[in-house]
Amino acid sequence: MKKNRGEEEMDEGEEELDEGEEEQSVNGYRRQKSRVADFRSYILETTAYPREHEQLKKLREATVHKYGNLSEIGVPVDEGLFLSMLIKMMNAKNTLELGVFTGYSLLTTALALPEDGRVTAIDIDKEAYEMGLEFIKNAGVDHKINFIQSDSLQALDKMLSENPKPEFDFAFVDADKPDYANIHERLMKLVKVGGIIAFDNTLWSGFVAEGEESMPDPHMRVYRKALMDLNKQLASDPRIELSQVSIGDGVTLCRRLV
Ligand SMILES: C[S@@+](CC[C@H](N)C(=O)[O-])C[C@H]1O[C@@H](n2cnc3c(N)ncnc32)[C@H](O)[C@@H]1O
Repeated sequence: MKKNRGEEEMDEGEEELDEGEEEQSVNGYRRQKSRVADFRSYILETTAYPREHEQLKKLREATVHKYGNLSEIGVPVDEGLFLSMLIKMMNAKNTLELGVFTGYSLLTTALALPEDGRVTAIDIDKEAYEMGLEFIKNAGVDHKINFIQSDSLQALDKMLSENPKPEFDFAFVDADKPDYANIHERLMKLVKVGGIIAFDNTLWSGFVAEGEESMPDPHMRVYRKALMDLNKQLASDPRIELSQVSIGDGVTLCRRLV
């Protein structure tokens, strides 16, 4: 009998479920999913929204107004607070962001950096960034941002050819998911030893832990596969210390060791 999480083979020691048990397990799984949604809402309402910077809130609302459901691709408020604390704890000064959209994570980063800090932000599209720029300027942190309109890999290759020395303390990767594995190799040269590369969306709404059939859209299946391959690749990479954090859509932190 097939398992809910879509594994074809049963692990040693697992028992087959009969029909009644399977139904119970499916219901249990749905309950589990709705509990996850409940506790995510709890975290947002109780801890995250009250601590959100005024301009981040305005940027988030303007993004929803302009982009509707697409606005959900921006990092959620609790993840923004997490990234902000991480950047401050590291005393990061020079950071990189791949995948800007309207700039929620970018404004978060710029606010967290010290006055003389700098974030290089790369996105293939400029229009969404320009929408968010008003809020970045209102927050008084636009001078910390160097925006480059480019494909991520092309921009990283250009940086490596111009100055192959590691220069970044922190990199946040939230652009095209199938490029993540190649981006990782470039960032292992551009982020300093001891610095952190953070990959966003590594849980892909939980679909990385489910069967492929749970994802009807072929495009989304390609993304799911790319993220599953990345997760395995990172887990076996001895050059990094690794922690996959279940916040937002999953953030994997890689600390460069060598
Ligand atoms: C998930 S959104 C980024 C969300 C953003 N971090 C935030 O908090 O609002 C992904 C962004 O990656 C950009 N993107 C997609 N493919 C790209 C590529 N190959 N190179 C650079 N940017 C890319 C898209 O234009 C989009 O703005």
